[in-house]
Amino acid sequence: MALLNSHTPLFSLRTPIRRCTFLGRTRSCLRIRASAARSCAIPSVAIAPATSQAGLSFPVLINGCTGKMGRAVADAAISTGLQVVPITFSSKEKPHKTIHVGSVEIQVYGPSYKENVLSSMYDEYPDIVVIDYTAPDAVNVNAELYCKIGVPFVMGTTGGDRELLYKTVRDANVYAVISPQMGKQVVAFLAAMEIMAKQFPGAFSGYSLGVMESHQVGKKDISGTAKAVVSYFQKLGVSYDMDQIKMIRDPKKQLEMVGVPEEYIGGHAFHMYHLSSPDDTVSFEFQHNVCGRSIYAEGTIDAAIFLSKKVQSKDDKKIYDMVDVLREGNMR
Ligand SMILES: NC(=O)C1=CN([C@@H]2O[C@H](COP(=O)(O)OP(=O)(O)OC[C@H]3O[C@@H](n4cnc5c(N)ncnc54)[C@H](OP(=O)(O)O)[C@@H]3O)[C@@H](O)[C@H]2O)C=CC1
Ligand SMILES: O=C(O)C1=N[C@H](C(=O)O)C[C@H](O)C1
Repeated sequence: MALLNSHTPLFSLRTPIRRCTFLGRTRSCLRIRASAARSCAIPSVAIAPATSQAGLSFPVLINGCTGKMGRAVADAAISTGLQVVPITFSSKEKPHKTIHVGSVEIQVYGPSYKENVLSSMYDEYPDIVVIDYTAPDAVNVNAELYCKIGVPFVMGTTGGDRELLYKTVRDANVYAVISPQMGKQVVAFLAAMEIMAKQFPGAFSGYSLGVMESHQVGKKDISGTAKAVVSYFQKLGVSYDMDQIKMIRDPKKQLEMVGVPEEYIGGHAFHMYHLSSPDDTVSFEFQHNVCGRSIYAEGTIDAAIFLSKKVQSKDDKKIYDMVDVLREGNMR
């Protein structure tokens, strides 16, 4: 397969992201390439069957269960043996609406019930962990509610006002894991970028950067992960604005140009970062391409387990991230 060279326009139809099948795999592909010299009703808790995580069975309340990630996390929680609280929140009032996850019937509550329902749940199940996979415009309001009630939570939802999010949670002094990226292998890549940025600030001064991210059509915001990676490139000396990130949401382009397998058009996260030296003689390319959602669902369950242990051991009430989760031995 031809490598990108300095004359190749970034992310044009002629520069498809190499599919994961390049490495003989079709899922969760992380590629890093460097090249030089022109190469390139408040029901009670439903207890799911206990499985592999022996001894770990605390209640989780998953917000956004009618959505794709919420659903994937609910499935993963059940197969891990966690107790799934049969309640979830929605942006709309949907009286009597329920959804089924395994044998659990989950009641969907609209915004006007959120506070009462959540505080009753917390009273009844003081060891509960909330998991949020809702929408960018719900991030701040939901975090404010979790903080008001004081319930530990995992915030997987991206977007919203991130500075305000962190301030709200810091001021409230609650247990939280916040991360725009729950896929542990991708988190390890982000951690490596952070180390590089700390150890070699300015190493890529003068380099130009192109960033492309492709997600399912319903994704509203710019990839939070791409923004995190860009923030490290900025520390490495690259001049780049977040609004330069090229978002691809058109399924036709995703199939033909990006190379997303057809069965994953409805659920994928392909990211590509291309760096070129000022004279175009050196280029670097980083990619992480995820098909499906299991990588995030598994990481989210690890984050919830991590948080539950922090609460039980009365560790510091603070904001943790996925690197903290990996450091405590969850890179399995
Ligand atoms: N951290 C990570 O690793 C990952 C993060 N994400 C992020 O997770 C979020 C959700 O993604 P995805 O599941 O694909 O999105 P979906 O659109 O499929 O689902 C969103 C869900 O949130 C609910 N929702 C929307 N607004 C509100 C609200 N105001 N209050 C309560 N519930 C609400 C929706 O229900 P209804 O329509 O009934 O209101 C729906 O169930 C996105 O921000 C995405 O970027 C995704 C993958 C991985
Ligand atoms: O919405 C998604 O799907 C994803 N969102 C996260 C992000 O914005 O970084 C993580 C991953 O890209 C999938």
